[in-house]
Amino acid sequence: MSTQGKVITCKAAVAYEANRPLVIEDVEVAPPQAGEVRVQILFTALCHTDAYTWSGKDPEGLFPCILGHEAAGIVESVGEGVTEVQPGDHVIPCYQAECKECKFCKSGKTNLCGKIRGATGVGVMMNDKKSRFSVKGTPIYHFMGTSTFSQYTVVHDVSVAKIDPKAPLEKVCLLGCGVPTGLGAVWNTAKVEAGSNVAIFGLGTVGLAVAEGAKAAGASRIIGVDIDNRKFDRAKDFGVTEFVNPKDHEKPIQQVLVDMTDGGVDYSFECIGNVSIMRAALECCHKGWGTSVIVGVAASGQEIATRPFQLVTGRVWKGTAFGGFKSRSQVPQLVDKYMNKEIKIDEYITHTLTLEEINKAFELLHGGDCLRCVLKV
Ligand SMILES: NC(=O)C1=CN([C@@H]2O[C@H](COP(=O)(O)OP(=O)(O)OC[C@H]3O[C@@H](n4cnc5c(N)ncnc54)[C@H](OP(=O)(O)O)[C@@H]3O)[C@@H](O)[C@H]2O)C=CC1
Ligand SMILES: N[C@@H](CCC(=O)N[C@@H](CSC=O)C(=O)NCC(=O)O)C(=O)O
Ligand SMILES: [Zn+2]
Ligand SMILES: [Zn+2]
Repeated sequence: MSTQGKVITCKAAVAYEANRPLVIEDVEVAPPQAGEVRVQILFTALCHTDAYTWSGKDPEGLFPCILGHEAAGIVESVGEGVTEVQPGDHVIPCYQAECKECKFCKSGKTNLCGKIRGATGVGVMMNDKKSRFSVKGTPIYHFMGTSTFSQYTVVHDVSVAKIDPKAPLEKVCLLGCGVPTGLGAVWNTAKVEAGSNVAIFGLGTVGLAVAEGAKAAGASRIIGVDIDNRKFDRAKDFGVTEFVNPKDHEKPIQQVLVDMTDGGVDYSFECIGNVSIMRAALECCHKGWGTSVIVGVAASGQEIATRPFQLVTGRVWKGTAFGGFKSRSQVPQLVDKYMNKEIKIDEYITHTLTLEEINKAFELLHGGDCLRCVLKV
């Protein structure tokens, strides 16, 4: 029996309060309105940004909400006026939208899209500024315009990328966030050239994807910086050529890197979300041209600092969101790259669990062993 136009009751993990275990609930998911798409989520992974918002440190964090933004699924139904996807299409929800019409999308200078960002930042849909989720009549906020910790979700049509139906959804769900972010930070934001020296702070999924991207770009030295020595063995498989643990040194880590590289690295990437490390990442860059890219997300109230002299003398500070990739146009291309074995995905998946086990998955995220945990929804 078709569910089109009807409310669907399904399981979802609801975050009622910061830091309180998520609750698996029967959630009512309203049909998609004009310009919206209802998606059956089959697989979702956890990213550290989910943990960040759950921790209560995200200024845009709203509760109760349904978290999750790294997923893959199948379109169940579409609202009026939706032309680019139809029921049965395999899709990846994209927290970074791409409308192709707003001034951001048309600028050619950024992947940020302005069309629906105002609504996704306050946990609702653009049409009526309301949520499509409820539990016993109580609205539950959306998160990042995706809310993938649910068997069904509703997203804006500008936030959904149609992909090759042959692609394994249990793998390509990772192309919703962490892997593209790291690859794109190198290829789109920094534009690392062959022969460059690169430093990566934080060897989680995002940092390792930076390493993979830097290796593909032909970087000659890829220096991984992490506080856990056990990270190096795994990092070598992603392209890291040298490892530095700040705890093994008395000097500040930026000085250690400057000494190792004849004046500093050409490119550095902060993949942790720690503002002191962001400073170190800038200051380990070479005078005159070194570029540092902030990838990590820092908590509300945190600010970055350095001596302006660092910039006066030619270092460049940048940031990246979703690695600069234009989501609807380029996520399908990344899926094709995976299918052609040009980029890794499987190697980032260290754990697989079910949606019911989501609290265990969040615990795993805080142990050094877990890169991505994929949940069967
Ligand atoms: N800009 C964007 O578009 C995106 C940003 N992000 C952000 O990127 C960051 C990384 O995400 P993800 O890879 O999932 O997170 P992870 O937590 O898996 O990676 C961070 C790594 O840094 C290590 N680390 C922690 N403190 C230090 C330190 N002081 N020095 C060196 N290493 C340290 C962690 O070790 P341990 O595990 O032992 O703590 C971990 O290995 C997060 O802030 C996330 O929110 C994510 C996706 C997109
Ligand atoms: N609400 C957060 C925003 C944190 C943030 O910067 N998010 C990244 C994606 S992180 C994915 O895992 C991003 O793309 N930002 C651009 C955007 O428009 O949100 C906060 O305020 O800290
Ligand atoms: Zn993420
Ligand atoms: Zn746009």
